[in-house]
Amino acid sequence: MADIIDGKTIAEDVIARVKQEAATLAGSGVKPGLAVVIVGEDPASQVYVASKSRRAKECGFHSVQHSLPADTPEDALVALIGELNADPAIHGILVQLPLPGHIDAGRIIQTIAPGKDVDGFHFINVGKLGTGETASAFVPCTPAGAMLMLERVRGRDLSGLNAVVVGRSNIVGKPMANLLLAANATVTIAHSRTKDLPALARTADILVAAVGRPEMIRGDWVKPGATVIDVGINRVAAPEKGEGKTRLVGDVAYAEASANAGAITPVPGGVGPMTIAMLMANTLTSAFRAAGREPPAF
Ligand SMILES: Nc1nc(=O)c2c([nH]1)NC[C@@H]1CN(c3ccc(C(=O)N[C@@H](CCC(=O)O)C(=O)O)cc3)C=[N+]21
Repeated sequence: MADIIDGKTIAEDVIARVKQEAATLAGSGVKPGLAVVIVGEDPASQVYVASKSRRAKECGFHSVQHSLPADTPEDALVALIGELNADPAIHGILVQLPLPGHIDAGRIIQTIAPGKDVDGFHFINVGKLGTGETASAFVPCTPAGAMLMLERVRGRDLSGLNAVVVGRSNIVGKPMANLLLAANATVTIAHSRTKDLPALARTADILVAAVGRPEMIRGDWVKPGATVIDVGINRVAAPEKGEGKTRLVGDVAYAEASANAGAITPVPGGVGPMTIAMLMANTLTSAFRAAGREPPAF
């Protein structure tokens, strides 16, 4: 049976470090500030945003949340971001995605000052990650968290290991592939058009699932001893728990996969909590830079 890579515990370690480092920054007269912006009333988004704000307060940050109605005009959101960009008390800005359909999410992301883009989605940060300029970039929180989990099992140098990333999104698949490459892994990005995905997956020493399809990756796709990182968080019906009940599952069929894997991340309690922890780490990093101090490494 596979070892379980416990995201909750690792996330608590990261949060404890952030809290401690934030306290040392107070000596420089800087308190990390995080602004979270949510447009509309999607219940899942509200839960995530609430836990981001709660964690920020727990870290001793200045935490502000802007909840805007679903019909907010795009220009009003652009104006709010402009104010946050100019506010010296704010070091990190996160605009919760997805945005309502009438708003151009691409334009919104490019409006955030790259130095406050703690999601790492701005072209400047994407380009820095792609060219290895990570000392001054923000790395997207989910892949950054996944790399810390991987490090617990495989260390920081992935030389000689085959990594297969299933999913090519800008927020997970592509940055994850870049981070794996920077750690010397041999990286393949697979997606819905990939031929014989199960066979390709079986070549992976490190298998990252980021497709958003519940339990798509089966046990027999997993090479014996592989490390499996499940980024998917899918809410599915759970009639066994009662009518109308739901549960969370990943993109990996967990029970099957853990029979083959050497180590695996669970859902819930895996990459999800790490994502929030890395958001705190990125905000701390931004505040250190604003104070002209070298940020701690995570
Ligand atoms: N600009 C932006 N940045 C994001 O980072 C971002 C976003 N938009 N939009 C939505 C996704 C999703 N996301 C999650 C974070 C934590 C959990 C998490 O902590 N999940 C818990 C379970 C939570 C539950 O019970 O629903 C777990 O996996 O254990 C999940 C999902 C961040 N996202």
